[in-house]
Amino acid sequence: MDKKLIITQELLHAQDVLEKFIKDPVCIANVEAAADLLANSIKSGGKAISCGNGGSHCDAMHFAEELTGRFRDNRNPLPAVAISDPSYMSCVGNDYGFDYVFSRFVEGLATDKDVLLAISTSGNSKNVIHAIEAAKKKGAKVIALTGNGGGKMVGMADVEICVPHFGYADRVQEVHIKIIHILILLVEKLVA
Ligand SMILES: O=C(CO)[C@@H](O)[C@H](O)[C@H](O)[C@H](O)COP(=O)(O)O
Ligand SMILES: [Zn+2]
Repeated sequence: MDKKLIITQELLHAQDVLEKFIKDPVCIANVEAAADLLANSIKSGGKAISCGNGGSHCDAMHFAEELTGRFRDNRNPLPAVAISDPSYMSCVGNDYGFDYVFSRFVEGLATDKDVLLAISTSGNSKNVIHAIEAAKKKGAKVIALTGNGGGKMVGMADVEICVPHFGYADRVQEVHIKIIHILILLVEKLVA
């Protein structure tokens, strides 16, 4: 096994996907629209709710943590919560099914001032799709962060940010985390 070759190929492929995103004006405009949606929600007394599975669950937590906690500089905490409490997730997963672990939380906590950040690299995770449906029912706005063409989530969200890559989830997630950091940076500036 040529480890150096694998390392270089992986980095070059990641760079390629990122470059595709940077060069697509629709992708850039959608990030801008998502930042506006989040900032307007927070300015009107709303909050961000984030969710996703696996690596995207970590991304959802990362997003909420840096809004409520700290990103680059000191500032007031911003209202955000990731759907991730293990006791709650195990209860809803056990009693109602894993397809409803995010939607039930949205039904319970979302208001029409809120924004749901729904993260799915495939766009096909049923629990994320149900969360979007629940958010729309509550009158909340939805930002979908996807890849692989957006999957079944196409057309469901107010703003869709779709990483132009068809393939493994990790490559999509590598761009997602960059978008998440940029959203936090823009929201900080917009609500200041
Ligand atoms: O992080 C990774 C792969 O990079 C995995 O844990 C991945 O997130 C999981 O397979 C998820 O269940 C995939 O769900 P989704 O992104 O398609 O909604
Ligand atoms: Zn971070």
